[in-house]
Amino acid sequence: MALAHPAAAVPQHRRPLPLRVGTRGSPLALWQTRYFLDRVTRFCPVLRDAKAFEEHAITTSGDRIQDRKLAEIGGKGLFAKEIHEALLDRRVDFAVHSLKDLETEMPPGIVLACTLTREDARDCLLPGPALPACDPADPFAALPQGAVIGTSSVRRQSQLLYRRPDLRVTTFRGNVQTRLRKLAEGEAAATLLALAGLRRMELDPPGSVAIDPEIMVPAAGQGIVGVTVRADDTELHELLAAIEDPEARAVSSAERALLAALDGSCRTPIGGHARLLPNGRLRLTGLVARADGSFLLKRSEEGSARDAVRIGAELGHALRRDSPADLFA
Ligand SMILES: NCc1[nH]cc(CCC(=O)O)c1CC(=O)O
Repeated sequence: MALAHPAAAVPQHRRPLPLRVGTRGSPLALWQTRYFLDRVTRFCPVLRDAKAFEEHAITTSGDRIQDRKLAEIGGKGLFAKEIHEALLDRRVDFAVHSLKDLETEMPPGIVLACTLTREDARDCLLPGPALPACDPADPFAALPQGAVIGTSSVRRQSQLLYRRPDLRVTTFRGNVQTRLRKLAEGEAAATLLALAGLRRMELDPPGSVAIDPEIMVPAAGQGIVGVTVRADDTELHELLAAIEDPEARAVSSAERALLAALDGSCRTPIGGHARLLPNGRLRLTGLVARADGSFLLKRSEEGSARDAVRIGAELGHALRRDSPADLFA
């Protein structure tokens, strides 16, 4: 790994406590916030006091609307809007996000100050109680002809239907626990979830398998926790630099640059997954598809990890150029 960790000096801390941290209120979001606080207190001993932080759970539009696909209601910005507002109104000092739910362009005055170490980026196939366990070598083989799969992600849906056009898809929303309950109650034969969320919730549903990222390209930023602050808040910037993971920054920069260059309507299934190779290089796979699986374009690009943004932008533009224009209308 060629990228050096920037945490040379332990940052000082000067401002009044507690620092207020904004988060969504779901069990996964709260877990991620505690994970972040654990990291930050290790690097900044002054903040180790239990009263140094105050959690502010914020309900977002994305949390309120539960019955429709994200793509129909306006996409990922919906999980962050109210949290950005709280930051800009100075009701919180920083905010913790699942990076994949964070739009690529931050609103004016807000910056993505820190990306934490990535959890496994892969998606996972979870069979319901009526199905046999999935085979890691051929995860979709366990799904009977015509089976109904629960997901609200056009990205997962398109890649599944591309390989198995016989399957049908039903909208599955809600937090991880809600979706597992729907699966247990037989609302679908199987579902797809991010492995990162399951791991963090210490869930290991029977028969579930992680899917090779070349078969099911994950979402840009999947498995990474990102922290935003006000752009002018140099003190918190400095503090967060100490817990930044340069590897997570490199891969997510490539993935998010890809996403930004594609600039799909949020209805366009887009995947992006980068990894670092041993020699300081970065390999990015990008995907564009039609939600019904009738079109799928996947391509990879490799280059120096220092050029992560350029690699992402170039691959994004190439995928866009070679896809049907109506996908980006
Ligand atoms: N859109 C919901 C969401 N946002 C982040 C995660 C999982 C954790 C992560 O990707 O970091 C999930 C659940 C899922 O997609 O299964």
